[in-house]
Amino acid sequence: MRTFKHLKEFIKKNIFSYILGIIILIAIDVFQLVMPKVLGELTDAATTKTLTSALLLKYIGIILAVALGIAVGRFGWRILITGTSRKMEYWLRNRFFGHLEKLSKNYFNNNKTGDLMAHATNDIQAVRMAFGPGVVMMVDSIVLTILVVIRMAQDINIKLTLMALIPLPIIAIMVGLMGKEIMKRYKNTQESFGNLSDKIQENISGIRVIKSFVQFKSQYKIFKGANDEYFDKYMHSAKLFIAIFPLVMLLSSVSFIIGLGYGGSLVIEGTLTIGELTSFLVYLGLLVWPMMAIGMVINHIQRGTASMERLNKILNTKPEIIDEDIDESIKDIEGEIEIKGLTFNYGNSENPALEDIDVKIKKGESLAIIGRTGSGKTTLINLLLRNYNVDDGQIIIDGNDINRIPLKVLRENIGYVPQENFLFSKTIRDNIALYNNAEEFENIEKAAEIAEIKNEILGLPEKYETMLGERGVNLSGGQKQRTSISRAIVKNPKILILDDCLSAVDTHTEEKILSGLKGVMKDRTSIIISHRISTIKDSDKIIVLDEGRIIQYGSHEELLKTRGLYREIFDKQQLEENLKNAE
Ligand SMILES: Nc1ncnc2c1ncn2[C@@H]1O[C@H](COP(=O)(O)OP(=O)(O)OP(=O)(O)O)[C@@H](O)[C@H]1O
Repeated sequence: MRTFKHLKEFIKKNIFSYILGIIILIAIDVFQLVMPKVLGELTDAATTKTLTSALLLKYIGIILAVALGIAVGRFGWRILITGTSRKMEYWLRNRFFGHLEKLSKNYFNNNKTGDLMAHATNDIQAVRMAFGPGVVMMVDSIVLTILVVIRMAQDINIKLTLMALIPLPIIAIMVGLMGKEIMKRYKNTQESFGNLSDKIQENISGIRVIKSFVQFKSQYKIFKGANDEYFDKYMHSAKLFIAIFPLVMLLSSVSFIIGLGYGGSLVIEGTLTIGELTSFLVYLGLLVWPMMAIGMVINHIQRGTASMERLNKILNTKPEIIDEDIDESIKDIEGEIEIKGLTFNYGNSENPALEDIDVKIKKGESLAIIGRTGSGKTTLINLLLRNYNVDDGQIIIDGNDINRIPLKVLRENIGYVPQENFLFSKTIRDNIALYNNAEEFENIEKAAEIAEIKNEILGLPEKYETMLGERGVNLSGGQKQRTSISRAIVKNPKILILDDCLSAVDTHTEEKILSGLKGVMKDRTSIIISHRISTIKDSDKIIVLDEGRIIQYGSHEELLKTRGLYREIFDKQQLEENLKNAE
């Protein structure tokens, strides 16, 4: 039961629906027992010529009433048990998604999207099947088997009953043995389904690159490989659970043959009436369903358990970045940042991504970071956003260690424009007003104006209400960047971070955006990462990173005066500019 501990809360709330559903299910099973008895009596009355029209009408009435009762009852348990299992699926999916949202960036670095999607669909569905059809079949098959066997033994003949039931334990043992293997094979199937989902997700997201690099054939081959693997594993698993059904049917036919053979001989002997034999055979017929159901129950329960175990791996993962030892009294951020002796390693690389970083930014100052690719610029921002925990050293904001600031307060006060922007398939307005959906239109428009995207938005067919395609496919690279910038500006943050997010706009537009930002960021802290000197030259302070270390520090003018990487980059960019102008 530990496997299902994450469902405890749901089961507790819905236990009465299950109990009532099970009671109805049992009542139907009792009702079903009336049929063989009535048929037996009817046969005996017919063979002994005692059947009258009134008696016939009575039996027909009973059969009708029973059929009606069963129909109403089935409707009831379907609503109560199947309906509740659907609610469970809904509840579990919400819980699963809510948990995923809490997990850290690192978790998503190490787990594939497609695999997580497979958990959210197939595995959750398998758990629902265990708690819907699985429960129904289990209760139904156990109760009906017990009731029918008691009836057969009591009303008809114990010896005949025992003889006819010889195949039952064989079925139980067989199904039990197969169950374990089914679970093992099913887990493998689900793993390869995760891999397949991942390939689909990756190929659809990367379709533009696949097309431009003419990679259809090789990608198709990779996809086909994953699809083949899933198919083979599914078939391997299916062979087993499909085999259960005919095997159970075969063994139940053996029961029938024993019943007919031995029961027939008892009729010949005169120890059993034809009516009793008829009843007995109808009772045996009632046992076919539970026997079949046993196979399916095992299948549903094993699959549900295996899927829940897969889900548990995720649900039991503790979020790495949590509010621990925080100072609840911190409700806001002013924007003073101090980084002391900061060293950070991603854990899987030999050299640290950042080493011994010391920087201080006063409230309202602007800091620029420049450096070769891979020098640690984004890593520093990731740490400021607490996407990762600080290994060594300290980040202090307004005099408080970053770990003391509630995550919500920290992130609410930072406006971050990532290097790789991400737009949702919503309207432009909703994309800009992501932080506060109820943001006043005036502010949205102002932010778009500062980010130099307003005129282009007004040129779109539906203006701010234009729906964006997936990840904003219907916008240009520069438009996407500027929409992301508007999103950070409208948040009105105390700290604004632009991570190389002006690379796709021309220098003229860039200048306009930067001068617009100056007004907004007056008295607020800003950090700009860029490879272009033109973007950062007006910043109060500039740090030059190289292989995770600060190698130069100062203002643009100060840095130009000294020989070093900054000057090198500047000279190179000047030369490029001059060459461009000369063309
Ligand atoms: N999730 C990660 N896991 C392991 N190593 C990483 C991860 N992210 C970045 N790195 C490594 O850390 C180093 C610094 O990366 P970072 O992204 O901070 O560089 P950057 O200066 O922002 O580069 P760029 O200018 O290309 O954006 C690089 O060597 C990179 O390979």
